[in-house]
Amino acid sequence: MNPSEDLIQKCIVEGQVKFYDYTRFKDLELIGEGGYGKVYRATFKDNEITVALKSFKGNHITIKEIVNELKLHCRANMDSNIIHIHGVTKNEDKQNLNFTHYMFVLEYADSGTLRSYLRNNFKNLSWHDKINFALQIARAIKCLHVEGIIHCDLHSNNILVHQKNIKLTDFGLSRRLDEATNSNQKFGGIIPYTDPQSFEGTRHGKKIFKFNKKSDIYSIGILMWEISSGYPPFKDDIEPYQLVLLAGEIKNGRRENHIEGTPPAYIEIYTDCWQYNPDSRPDIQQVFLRLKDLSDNNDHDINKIDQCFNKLKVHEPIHSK
Ligand SMILES: Nc1ncnc2c1ncn2[C@@H]1O[C@H](COP(=O)(O)OP(=O)(O)OP(=O)(O)O)[C@@H](O)[C@H]1O
Repeated sequence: MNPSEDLIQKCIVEGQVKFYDYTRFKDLELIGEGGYGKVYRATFKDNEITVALKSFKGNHITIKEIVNELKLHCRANMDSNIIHIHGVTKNEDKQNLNFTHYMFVLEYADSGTLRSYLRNNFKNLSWHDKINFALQIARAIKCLHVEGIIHCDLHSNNILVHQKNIKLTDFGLSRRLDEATNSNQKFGGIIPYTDPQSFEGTRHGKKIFKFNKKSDIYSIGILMWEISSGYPPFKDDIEPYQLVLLAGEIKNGRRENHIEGTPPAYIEIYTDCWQYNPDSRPDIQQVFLRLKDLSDNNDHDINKIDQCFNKLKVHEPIHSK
């Protein structure tokens, strides 16, 4: 057994994570591939439940990070807006004795990522649905922050949708793996969601910024805007050659334009979240309560906005404050 497997084995032995024999799964079908492995849809034979099996490739360092995140994921396993981790399994290829592959056994989300969901379903979403998505993201992050976990990598491809409900996934994992693998390409796509405080330079050769809870709040602001528009922020500016420029502009205050028809209270929440100064951003409890208030008490107003915009069916940008 190699040292990486040792670490995972230790988690299993210590009861931190449940182990499922690989033979208990059937009908594996590849459904996605991320920076560090493949994702399969599979059926758990015992009860015919559909699950997602997520494999990992990587060296000892990345496996160490995966084990840390595995422990974090197990700690935040109680919230219905966070993908549930059932445990781990191990695919042992009998033909190739060098090949052993641990996989996470995860709750399966049936509607893809939030980004693809918005792309395919935006026209049919009411403001009530959109506020509910934002509220569910806030609820998931609230659960992490209460546990002392910072996601650090919130964007619409790390959020899944299941039966019109938000399912947060990959918390903290991708960012740490990116650092370990030095992948700048993926970082490009997430620049618009990243706390612009992190774009500050280095002092005495050291990066002075540390991601913190307010960094997640910044990302929630951007995600709320994306939910209001149906498409990712600065989608035309994320070519590699534009990235440095874009990061500088965001640091200097550039933000997306508001979408016409967005409830003013919703705009107020996300503009507070995407403030440059972290002290001016609300904490997650405040974001959650403000969204809950909007969802609970403003049904009437929101319905009026929905009716009005369903007639017009326009989503033109208007200028930011
Ligand atoms: N629990 C799940 N249920 C359903 N589909 C999933 C699940 N987890 C991942 N997927 C699908 O697999 C794809 C790849 O997921 P994965 O988390 O490996 O990569 P990523 O988030 O795109 O990239 P990275 O992990 O490098 O940040 C996702 O885009 C999603 O479509």
